[in-house]
Amino acid sequence: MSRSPDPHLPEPHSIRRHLVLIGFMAAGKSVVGRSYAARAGLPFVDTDELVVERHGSIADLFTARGERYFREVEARTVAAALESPVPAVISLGGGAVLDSGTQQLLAGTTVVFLDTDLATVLPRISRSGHRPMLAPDPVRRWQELATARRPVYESLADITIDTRGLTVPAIIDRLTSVLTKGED
Ligand SMILES: Nc1ncnc2c1ncn2[C@@H]1O[C@H](COP(=O)(O)OP(=O)(O)OP(=O)(O)O)[C@@H](O)[C@H]1O
Ligand SMILES: O=C(O)C1=C[C@@H](O)[C@@H](O)[C@H](O)C1
Ligand SMILES: [Mg+2]
Repeated sequence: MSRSPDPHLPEPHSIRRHLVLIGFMAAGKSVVGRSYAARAGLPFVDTDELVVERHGSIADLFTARGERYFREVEARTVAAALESPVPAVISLGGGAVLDSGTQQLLAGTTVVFLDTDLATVLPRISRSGHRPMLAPDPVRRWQELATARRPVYESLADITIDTRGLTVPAIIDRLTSVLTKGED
C-alpha cells in the first residue's frame, strides 16, 4: 500500500530501524505514533490495535482469560511487529516492555519514551473503563504502575521526550528534530 505524507506538514524522512514508542498509559503513544508516521510517510503499527483486531477488546480479554494470557498474546503480537523487516513506527501498549523477549527485540530499534506525569494524564484516565490495569481506582493504579515501570522505560529509551505541556504536533516537532539531527 502506498503512503502519502501529509502535504501540510514538513518534509518526511526515512528511518533505518523501527521507531518504537513506549511509556505510561495515556502518555500519547498511539496518537503521537500515528501522526508521526503520517507526517514521515512511514507505515504505522499499534500493537494494542492488532490485539483487538485479532482477539476482541482488551478489557474483554482480561475478563475472559486474565492478564497472563493477555501478556502472552501481547508478546507474540509485539514480536511479529518488531521482526518485520520494513522499518515502521510502532506504538506499544504501556506494559509491553515488561516482557524480557520484547526487551531483547527492542535492542535493534530506536526506542522513544514519551514521558509524562499524573497531572497531565489525569483528564485522560479519569474515565478509563477500557484500561483494565487501571481498575478499580485509575489514579492510584496509574501512579503505582508509573512508579514501578519508570525505571524500565528509562533503561530502554534511546530518546526521551518530556511531553508535559506539549500538544501532539509539538511532540512530533520535537521528535522530528531529534531524529533529523541524527541524535538517535
Ligand atoms: N499531548 C497530548 N495533548 C492532548 N491530548 C493528548 C496528548 N497525548 C495524548 N492525548 C490524548 O490522550 C488520550 C490517550 O492517548 P493515547 O491513546 O495515544 O495514549 P497511549 O499512550 O497510546 O495509551 P495506552 O497505553 O493505553 O495505549 C487520547 O485521547 C489522546 O488524544
Ligand atoms: O499499561 C498496561 O499494562 C496496558 C496498557 C494498554 O496500552 C493496554 O496494552 C492494556 O490495557 C494494558
Ligand atoms: Mg495506545
